[in-house]
Amino acid sequence: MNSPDQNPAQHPVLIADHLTKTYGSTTALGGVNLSLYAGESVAIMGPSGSGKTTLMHCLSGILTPDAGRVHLSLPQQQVEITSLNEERRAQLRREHLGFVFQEGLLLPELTAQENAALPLMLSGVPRAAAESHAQQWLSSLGLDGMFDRRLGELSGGQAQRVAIARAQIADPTVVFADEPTGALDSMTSDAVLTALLDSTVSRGRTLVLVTHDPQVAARCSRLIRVRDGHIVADERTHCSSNQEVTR
Ligand SMILES: Nc1ncnc2c1ncn2[C@@H]1O[C@H](COP(=O)(O)OP(=O)(O)OP(=O)(O)O)[C@@H](O)[C@H]1O
Repeated sequence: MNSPDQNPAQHPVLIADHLTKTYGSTTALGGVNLSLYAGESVAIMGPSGSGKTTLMHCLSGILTPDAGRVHLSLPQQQVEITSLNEERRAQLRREHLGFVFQEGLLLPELTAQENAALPLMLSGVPRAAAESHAQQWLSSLGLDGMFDRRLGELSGGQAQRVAIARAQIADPTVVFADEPTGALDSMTSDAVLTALLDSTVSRGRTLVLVTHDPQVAARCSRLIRVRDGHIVADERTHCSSNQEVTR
């Protein structure tokens, strides 16, 4: 399958070439081709067990596919993620990719600012500089006054904003989110999604999110439907300036 029409001057940020992944007799991914572009928000939807998470994990280097390649275009370098060993993939994820999961996965013993600063500190940035940067992100996400709170002292929506700050702090090229609003009520979900979109696509970055929620998908610029390990639809939504799909 080809990608939807895109400005020909724009190069893809992430290219998946014939990704295949099987578990025993289960084909989780059956040869997926996909190109993602800067400034896109891409919702991946599909029935339970259709391969959404496997696709996202292969795109982000969490999982290695059995066959196929994933190519990431960074500002200063081109990387074939699938050719890297586990250590290099972990480094790549830390430095160039962001992750937001349904439950945030904050470390409960750390404060909001320590959680948000963690990726920079793991990459060797001194603590004071990392925490100062974390404070800027937390402020921009509406968390002034909450820098020293721990997970138990934050609401679900606030905790997800800390998770967004942590995902964004290293200025990743692509942010991956797995049901980022799945545990939130609809108003909080809407606000967190706005924060996620503002902090990614509004800055020319790419957001890829797995969701079961049509309202969440409707706010993304592109909707990819997966079934039985294959992409069965790939379309621009009304949130996109482009409308169509070419396959
Ligand atoms: N570690 C694993 N071992 C065995 N089978 C697996 C494993 N991970 C995924 N699968 C299988 O691969 C298929 C795709 O799984 P995946 O988690 O990607 O689906 P999904 O669309 O994300 O599902 P859900 O919406 O329920 O999270 C499913 O049939 C699943 O049972």
